[in-house]
Amino acid sequence: MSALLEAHGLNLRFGAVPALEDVSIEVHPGEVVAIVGESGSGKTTLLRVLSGMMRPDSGEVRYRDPDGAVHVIHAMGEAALRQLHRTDWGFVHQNPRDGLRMRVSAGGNIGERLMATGARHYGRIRTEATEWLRRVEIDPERIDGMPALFSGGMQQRLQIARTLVTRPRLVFMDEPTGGLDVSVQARLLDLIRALVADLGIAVVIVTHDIAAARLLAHRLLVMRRGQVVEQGLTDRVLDDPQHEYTQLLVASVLAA
Ligand SMILES: Nc1ncnc2c1ncn2[C@@H]1O[C@H](COP(=O)(O)OP(=O)(O)OP(=O)(O)O)[C@@H](O)[C@H]1O
Repeated sequence: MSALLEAHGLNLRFGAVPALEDVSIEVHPGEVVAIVGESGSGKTTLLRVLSGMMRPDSGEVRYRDPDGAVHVIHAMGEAALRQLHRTDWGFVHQNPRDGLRMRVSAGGNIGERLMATGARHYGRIRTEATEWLRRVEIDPERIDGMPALFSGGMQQRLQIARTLVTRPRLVFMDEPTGGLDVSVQARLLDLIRALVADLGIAVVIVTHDIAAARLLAHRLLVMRRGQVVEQGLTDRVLDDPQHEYTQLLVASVLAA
């Protein structure tokens, strides 16, 4: 297996609703893959299954660790999966409150994740937290401030700093700019793009924003009613969509 993450034949139903139907995906090191599609098409469900947060009815997700060992995600114990999420992996939630500890300071949020990967030296942790606040354009003077007092955009940038500080190999992002003002979204997208490229992180990002997908992703996966109807290089899919649904999706963005 040369991919970092590989899923084959994923199926998952919620009662009569097929949320995932025979979905397969590969993510290579340093690659940004966007999952796009209309509301209810199964994007979030796919992200949750890939990240081990939800179990599929059938199909398999495999991850290759830095030593080359391959792990079947849904066969891993809870502790091992939690450890993976704390170290090699990251998850950026749409709502920063789901990814931050709101009663812990901004610096503490970043430091906590560093400590999970073995950092112990207080001075070095604080220096690194300061550096990361700067990288995500938060005034380092706010290091002891509580995230609850930050704006939505700042909270999201803090969540990104907390996630990326350990330089994970793979980050899952669920509509990271959703719920923010358009001007704030653009700035955040630029920041994510720069950080991800700089660190060479692989990303699986869910978005219904085609412009965001074009800006960030190397590859696109278009979902409709639980199925992947088209996938390929971002420019190819958006400039020359093959599936009727993708054509509609692209046309609706151009018309907006
Ligand atoms: N826990 C659940 N119980 C029952 N049905 C669910 C559950 N989670 C998702 N669904 C259904 O599965 C389908 C896929 O949902 P999912 O949230 O993955 O879509 P999505 O593409 O992420 O949508 P959105 O862009 O609105 O977040 C939808 O029909 C949804 O109603």
